Amino acid sequence: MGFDRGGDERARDLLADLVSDGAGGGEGDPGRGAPASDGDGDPSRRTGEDAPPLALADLDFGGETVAVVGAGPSLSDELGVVRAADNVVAASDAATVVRAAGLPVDCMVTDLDEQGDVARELTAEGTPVAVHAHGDNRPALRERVPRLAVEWVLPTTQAAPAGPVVNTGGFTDGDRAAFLADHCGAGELVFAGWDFDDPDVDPLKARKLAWAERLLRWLEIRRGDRFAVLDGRRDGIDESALPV
Ligand SMILES: Nc1ncnc2c1ncn2[C@@H]1O[C@H](COP(=O)(O)OP(=O)(O)OP(=O)(O)O)[C@@H](O)[C@H]1O
Ligand SMILES: Nc1nc2c(c(=O)[nH]1)N=C(CO)CN2
Repeated sequence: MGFDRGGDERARDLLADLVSDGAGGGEGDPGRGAPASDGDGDPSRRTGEDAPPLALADLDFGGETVAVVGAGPSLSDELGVVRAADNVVAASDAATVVRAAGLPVDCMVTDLDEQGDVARELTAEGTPVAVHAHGDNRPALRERVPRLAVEWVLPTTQAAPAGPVVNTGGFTDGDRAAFLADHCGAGELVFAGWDFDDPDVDPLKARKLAWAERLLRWLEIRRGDRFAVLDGRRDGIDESALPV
């Protein structure tokens, strides 16, 4: 996409600072929420003003089915896929749609450009939110991270990991959600709310969606899997930039 690596690294370091300040803005219930949220064997770690952010070991999908939910227009018709899954990882605005349908979100993945306040609400309820730092969201990080309950924030980067900030792969919120679920022991990955050919997105978003599609193709190859969301599309995917 031509984004500047230095900007991504500065954003990563900013996010590391923000989650290490003991900011803990919310009122998370340390006993509820995430799969294996007490995966370090010490649930008390999730309490208190100076609680650390989440680490990857705190998230474990235990081989269960994970719905990776995008915010495309098809989502309202595909909520049955979400309902049937053991776990729901929602990308950005998809979290709002899932909750409005009365369905639980087990983890949200976001670069904090969503419309509402769902990231704050989720961390306040004790649900993990993977907050992504990149070169173009530093103002949003500064404004919004201090309002989150930091003990439910998993900080992520697309640069090299540093301190508490991890990189499990992916680019857009949606494909990063799939890579995170894969990294954290998901069994089957199912997809809802994915519209790669959405005519209503602007050209920048269309380019981002093309990368999301390529990266999901890479992930399915790595897993020895076939994601239904890519059926009928594989011949049109440019794999030349993928390390397969
Ligand atoms: N037609 C679509 N429009 C928007 N998002 C889609 C679409 N199809 C799939 N998605 C996935 O849903 C995710 C969440 O969508 P949303 O519109 O909330 O994106 P966003 O917050 O702008 O995401 P990003 O910052 O990653 O581009 C996207 O990151 C993308 O991976
Ligand atoms: N530097 C930079 N990185 C990103 C950006 C972006 O706009 N700028 N958008 C993303 C998904 O929307 C993911 N990563």
